Amino acid sequence: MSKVSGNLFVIAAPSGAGKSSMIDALLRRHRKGSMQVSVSTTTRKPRPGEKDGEHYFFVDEETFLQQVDAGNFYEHAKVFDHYYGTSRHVIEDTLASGVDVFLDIDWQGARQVKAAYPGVHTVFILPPSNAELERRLRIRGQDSDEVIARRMAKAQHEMAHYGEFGYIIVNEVFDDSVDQLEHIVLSQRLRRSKQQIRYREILQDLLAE
Ligand SMILES: Nc1ncnc2c1ncn2[C@@H]1O[C@H](COP(=O)(O)OP(=O)(O)OP(=O)(O)O)[C@@H](O)[C@H]1O
Ligand SMILES: Nc1nc2c(ncn2[C@@H]2O[C@H](COP(=O)(O)O)[C@@H](O)[C@H]2O)c(=O)[nH]1
Repeated sequence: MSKVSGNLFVIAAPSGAGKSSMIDALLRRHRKGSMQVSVSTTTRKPRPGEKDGEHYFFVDEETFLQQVDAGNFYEHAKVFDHYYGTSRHVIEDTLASGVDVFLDIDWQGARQVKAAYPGVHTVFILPPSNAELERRLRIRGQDSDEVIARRMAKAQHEMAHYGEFGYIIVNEVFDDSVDQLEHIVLSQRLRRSKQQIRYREILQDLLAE
């Protein structure tokens, strides 16, 4: 029988709510390669310290649109005036190898993934308050005042989509939020393994007759 495929998780939030930090912390707890975050392609310029191929694949707009035409993206969207997209083959190959995959994407991308992959698990991360969201964008220290103002202005619109997600986590105390995310991921993994064992038992019975 074929290997159990990995679970796909979409993690969305307004910019600065803490989703990338939470995913990083969860991956550090599970270093054995059982879960992985998908590296998106973007036309945004790298922030200080961001590495091509590690945080994003940084490309120009022409290259991005060629990749759209070639059907290379599982989903793509324009967020804050830049294009972002999730590589199709990475998702398909990684899930097929039994590894859980996280997509750190916006609500538009989440909608596309839900339509293409109904088995996806979707999680929305909320900040405890607007003031704390702005504080986090500032302490991250990687965006100009203008960029922060635009991200805050867009946050309301992003948060209005929370009802489209299967799980909500309010990221107040960081470690508690990572615990909640871990619980969601591990319980879905257990569920899938149990399902697979049950299928095996049924098939063994059926084929033995
Ligand atoms: N629970 C928390 N308490 C305090 N600070 C936090 C918490 N969670 C995250 N942060 C901090 O908030 C800042 C923004 O977090 P992060 O970059 O993970 O946000 P994000 O949602 O991934 O944003 P973007 O969508 O722009 O990539 C970081 O400096 C991070 O360390
Ligand atoms: N639809 C997609 N959204 C994406 C993707 N990669 C990142 N994002 C979202 O963009 C904003 C801004 O990210 P930043 O790194 O510039 O701060 C954030 O909400 C990300 O989740 C993607 O491939 N598709």
